[in-house]
Amino acid sequence: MEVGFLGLGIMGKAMSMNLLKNGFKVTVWNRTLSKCNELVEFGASIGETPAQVVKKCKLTIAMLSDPAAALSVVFDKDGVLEQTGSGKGYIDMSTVDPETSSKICQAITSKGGAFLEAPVSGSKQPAETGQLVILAAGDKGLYEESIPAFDVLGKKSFFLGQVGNGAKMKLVINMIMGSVMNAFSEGLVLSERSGLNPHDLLDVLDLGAIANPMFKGKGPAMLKSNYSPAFPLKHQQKDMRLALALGDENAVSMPVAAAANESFKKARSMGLGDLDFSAVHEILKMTKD
Ligand SMILES: NC(=O)C1=CN([C@@H]2O[C@H](COP(=O)(O)OP(=O)(O)OC[C@H]3O[C@@H](n4cnc5c(N)ncnc54)[C@H](OP(=O)(O)O)[C@@H]3O)[C@@H](O)[C@H]2O)C=CC1
Ligand SMILES: O=CCCC(=O)O
Repeated sequence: MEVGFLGLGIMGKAMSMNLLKNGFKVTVWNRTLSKCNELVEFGASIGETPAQVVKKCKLTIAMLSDPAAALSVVFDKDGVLEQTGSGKGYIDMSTVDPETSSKICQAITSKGGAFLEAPVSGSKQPAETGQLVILAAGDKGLYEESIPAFDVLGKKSFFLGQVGNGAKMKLVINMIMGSVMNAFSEGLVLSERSGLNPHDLLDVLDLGAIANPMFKGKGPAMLKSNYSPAFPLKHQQKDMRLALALGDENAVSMPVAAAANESFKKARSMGLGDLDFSAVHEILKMTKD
């Protein structure tokens, strides 16, 4: 099966590599074209523009930073829209808001193409090992056709109905994750400042009701101020912002998420946006009596 892949950042690189290793023919494009070279060494072809990739491939996947990037790749000159049409499927796996997804869906389907949004839960390592959780919504036929690719990329796929539901599910999950990261960081600071060994806190947490892979995976690195990016903080803050907008639209009060968003914004303003989202710990460590 020939698949196009647009966007070779942390996630897109790992996902397209996985498709190649599992026997898919992959044609890649990235805004910074030089990032395609590593994939070429593993057998990928390069498309010079998103339009060229769509022209060549029946199925094209995108994994882009944010709503602006997702829209630009579809609507700008040499974009997806120029070559989409009957028999072409487009799957946007980026984390965006439901409005962005709907706008893209409307444009693609009005030209006869099929559209699926399919954001993912899981980060760099699950992307490398094909253990993502895929949150798809939109064209059911395209979903079914894409299952061989989803089976390589993820450990489980959900079909959530109409376009927008995948985006909403992803934003709710990341809103919870960002809030929990802030509470976790506060706990680490509180344990240390009150005279406990924070490593003991990690051991105790890991045995109790709130044990989870995020505390276990990121806790030891946070205690060493190691924030090598798996999920960049700027993207987590984008997701908090989009989730808070969803809360506004639905009149849901979210004071915890709003406070967490403030910490992520502060971290971004201090230049920590390209580090892992756990770098919000640096902000919470700064709080004094
Ligand atoms: N990292 C993670 O753990 C996870 C991330 N996500 C989501 O997946 C998406 C990608 O994340 P990730 O790979 O970490 O992000 P990166 O920042 O590593 O990569 C972003 C990608 O988007 C491209 N891009 C940015 N702006 C534009 C633009 N205007 N036009 C075209 N391309 C653009 C970048 O191109 P260039 O190389 O030229 O800058 C790059 O390929 C995001 O929506 C994120 O929220 C979802 C689950 C987990
Ligand atoms: O959107 C990013 C999710 C990161 C994760 O699930 O660990």
